[in-house]
Amino acid sequence: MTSSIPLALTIAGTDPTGGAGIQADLKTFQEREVYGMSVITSVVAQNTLGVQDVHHIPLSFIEQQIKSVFEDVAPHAVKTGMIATPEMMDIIADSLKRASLPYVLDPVMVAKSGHVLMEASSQKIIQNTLVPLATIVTPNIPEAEILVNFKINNLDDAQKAARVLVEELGAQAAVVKGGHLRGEAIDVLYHEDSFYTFPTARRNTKHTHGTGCTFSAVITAELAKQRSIVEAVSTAKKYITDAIQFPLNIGHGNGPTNHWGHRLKDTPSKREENEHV
Ligand SMILES: Nc1ncnc2c1ncn2[C@@H]1O[C@H](COP(=O)(O)OP(=O)(O)OP(=O)(O)O)[C@@H](O)[C@H]1O
Ligand SMILES: Cc1ncc(COP(=O)(O)O)c(N)n1
Repeated sequence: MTSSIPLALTIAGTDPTGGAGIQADLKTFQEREVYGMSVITSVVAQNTLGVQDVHHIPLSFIEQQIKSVFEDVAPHAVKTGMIATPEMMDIIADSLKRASLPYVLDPVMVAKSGHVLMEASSQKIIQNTLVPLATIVTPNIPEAEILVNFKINNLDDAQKAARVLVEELGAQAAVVKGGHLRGEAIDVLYHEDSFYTFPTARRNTKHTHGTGCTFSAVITAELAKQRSIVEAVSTAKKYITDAIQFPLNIGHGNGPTNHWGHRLKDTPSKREENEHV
């Protein structure tokens, strides 16, 4: 049965403290009023201080989870986050080819804490198997540098990288996120021969754990609602800016963003409280 409710699926790793990975994706889907579903690739013991351990789910079990979802509740859009090994990439690519639906690829490679979440041997595989299937690929600067094989030092380089991801590596669209550059936090989208830039003031905060997961989850939710790519990225940028703007101050390290931040921006007392942080 096809549902009129927008349905989104995330295929990714976990964060038991709820700031990144599957947990961030599901919170984001809910806030965007999209029914969220999840397939787990790796269970990650992590918190705001870093990654303590990782347990990969066996391949056949990842495959079975995907099958269980698609046999019953076919999503309208899917995203992938942490996919640690080339073998996982292959089976996920096969499932995506069969499903043929909007696909958001967040090429998660290294956690902000520095822990490697994707084996080095997967980096070439992701380029050849998953990037060409992506409706949109959403790398941060270090991930984009690995995918396009040149350094990104400024906005021009980020634009060049976004274009290479589309024209040479085969994604339909690419947004290179500017969280790791200096100055304003500017994201660069390349889609259908045009560039779009999404700037915001950079907020001086350590609470940015899971920003990339949250950003790509919004894009997925909006594509599930059949919004255009440009609209989806624009909504994602506004949502993540609000999520960073109203920090929760949770944990002893780099804390999570506030997934209900967008609901607080119209609350004057909350806005003032956070204006000078
Ligand atoms: N300090 C900041 N102030 C404002 N916006 C930010 C800041 N840091 C990141 N962003 C925005 O958050 C989004 C995610 O960007 P970022 O480059 O941090 O992704 P990421 O490194 O993949 O995130 P993560 O690995 O934590 O999931 C982008 O829209 C970026 O512009
Ligand atoms: C399961 C999973 N997926 C993605 C990230 C990246 O988020 P961050 O770079 O903020 O640590 C993470 N830490 N864990």
